Amino acid sequence: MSAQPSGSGPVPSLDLDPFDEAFLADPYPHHHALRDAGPLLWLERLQCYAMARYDDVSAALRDHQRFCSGRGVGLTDFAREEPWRPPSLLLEADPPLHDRTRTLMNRIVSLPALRALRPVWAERAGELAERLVAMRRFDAVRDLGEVYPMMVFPDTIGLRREGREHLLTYAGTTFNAFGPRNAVLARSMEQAADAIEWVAASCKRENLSPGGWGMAVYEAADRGECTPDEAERLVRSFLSAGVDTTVNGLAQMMLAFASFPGEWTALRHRPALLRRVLDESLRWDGTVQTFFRTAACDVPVGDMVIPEGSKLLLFLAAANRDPRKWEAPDRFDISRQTSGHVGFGFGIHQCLGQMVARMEADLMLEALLPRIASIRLAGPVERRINNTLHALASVPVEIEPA
Ligand SMILES: CCOc1cccc(C(=O)O)c1
Repeated sequence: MSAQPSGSGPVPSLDLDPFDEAFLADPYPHHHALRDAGPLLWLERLQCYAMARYDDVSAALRDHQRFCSGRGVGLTDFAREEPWRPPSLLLEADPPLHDRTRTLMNRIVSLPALRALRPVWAERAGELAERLVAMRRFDAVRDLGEVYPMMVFPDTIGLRREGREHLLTYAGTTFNAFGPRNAVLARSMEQAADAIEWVAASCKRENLSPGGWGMAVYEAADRGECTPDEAERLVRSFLSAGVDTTVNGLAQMMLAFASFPGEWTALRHRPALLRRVLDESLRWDGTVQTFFRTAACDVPVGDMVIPEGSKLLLFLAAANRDPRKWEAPDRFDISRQTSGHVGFGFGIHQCLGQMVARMEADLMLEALLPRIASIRLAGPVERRINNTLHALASVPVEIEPA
């Protein structure tokens, strides 16, 4: 095993593998050692640097010049190895390209666009809430997390109806691909061939409905804001980031309430707190746990240096439970001031779809809150192992109707 690059100074070296399946299943106990080891760490097994404290992670996310995304936001350095798919023009792009593509997408995923969708999304949430309350016992993954986003998002993009089940498989593979070439990624890639093909075809103009966000990207291309090829790849971003994240985000939010039943009671007494719930849920247990950056130059950190070209693993979820930043960080507390959490990232790459995610969560909560007096866990929680997502396979809950 080669030692860390010389000249980086006294960087503490850790032997742990954050993509080991036991770590991925339950990362939080391991985060203490990562945060306590110092502001900058060397992970011997991955041959990369790492940060886990809030101040260092948030600063690195804001510093997109020195910690760039264009060389990939996974372990693969695009300057040295071919990416598994053409890089994202948002997530894996730096300014000035990123400025143009993000401006284009911000105009589509806009507040007026969300306001126009709200009545239909609210109606779908009400229909689903009725069904869930009547069931008394349901699975927050299979009956809620994997259902509600699929009732609203694919139609908003304008996707064809047949084959939509491929969306979850594809997104899971995308997030696995940010990690190392381990067994988790190999398994995912084996199962993804059909999904990769379906997504590629679904991003083509002829397979997108007029009026959807996908077609809106091609209309931007007609106005010269991007090329048709770029439009196809930007539509792919919607499908990569817009499903698996909200599926797990919603399920995780229900798991948070089932784990802290008093918070549901608190929300019923103070419904105004509803609009903070998703943010606190993502702070407490982030759907997206980590992302990499690449040092675009030698970056000094205290008396240490991250040499140019090094990969830096940012533990977003560890930063969101850093006791140096958060009071009682392990508590899910809906009255907490959550501003500054890095569950949606930070800086120029902060999540394009965060208002979409918040609207999905708000509408589901508005539909469930008056109908449910209490929520409790009704069986074991099952996780879906992923290199980047803290994903869920099953969260059985029992509710007491209001
Ligand atoms: C939540 C991070 O956002 C992502 C994740 C995966 C792919 C993409 C993309 O832009 O293709 C974006």
